[in-house]
Amino acid sequence: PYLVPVVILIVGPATWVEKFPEARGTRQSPVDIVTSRASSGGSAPPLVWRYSVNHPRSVVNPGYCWRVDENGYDSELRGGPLGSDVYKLQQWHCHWGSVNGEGSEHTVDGRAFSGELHLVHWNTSKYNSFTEAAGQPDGLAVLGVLLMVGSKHDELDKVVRLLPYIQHKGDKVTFSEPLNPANLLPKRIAYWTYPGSLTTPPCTESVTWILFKEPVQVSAEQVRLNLCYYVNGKNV
Ligand SMILES: NCCOCCOCCNC(=O)c1ccc(S(N)(=O)=O)cc1
Ligand SMILES: [Zn+2]
Repeated sequence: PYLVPVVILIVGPATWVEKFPEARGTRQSPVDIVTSRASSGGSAPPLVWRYSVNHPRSVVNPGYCWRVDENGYDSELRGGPLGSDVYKLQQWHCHWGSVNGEGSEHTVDGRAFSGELHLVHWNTSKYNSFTEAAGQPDGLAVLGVLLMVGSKHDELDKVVRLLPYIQHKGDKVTFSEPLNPANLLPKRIAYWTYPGSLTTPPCTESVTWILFKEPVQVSAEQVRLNLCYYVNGKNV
């Protein structure tokens, strides 16, 4: 009989539990949204947000995809599932796949999208810093926007066009072109919401997820640019 070489890869989410015990929890993200099992919104108050537009922002290559830091400038997210607390935008970033059409973290009825944008907010009513809030069950609220290939996204392009300048992990470029994060959200603001976690280590169960139902369109070129520069943080 011949020996079949069995190599078990010891990388990726399956091993995160070894280093990050929180990843073994009961409210881990991302999840597959089974639309038939979602309850109707009931009488939740409307979700409202306000972002500042004219302030310097920095785009960073954190080693996966890219991240835009809001540098503490004022903003507010409240209502919906957030009770009476007011949340503030800390940063926003994206997740793209290495193969087009498979980049999103959340899936809807088993379907993945080309990418997913996350706008990360923290509870300023209860906590004094993002880091503190990130460790609390009601500390963070992340708006998730599903991205699909279609027409070019002009607001997102203000970031995509800077990617050639942050090709290496740790690179950062600051820009002051006016940008309204509200323009990254879909027109129709129906959403699914559930209590979950950070989707990357330490996978802390501190996120109220708010995932918009309507995908937002980005051009194939914008996806290619992201794929070219950010395939899981590696420069290709
Ligand atoms: N155990 C104390 C709490 O520590 C958590 C701090 O984590 C800081 C680094 N990670 C993040 O800020 C972070 C933010 C958002 C997302 S995601 N993809 O879920 O939106 C994933 C990760
Ligand atoms: Zn994310």
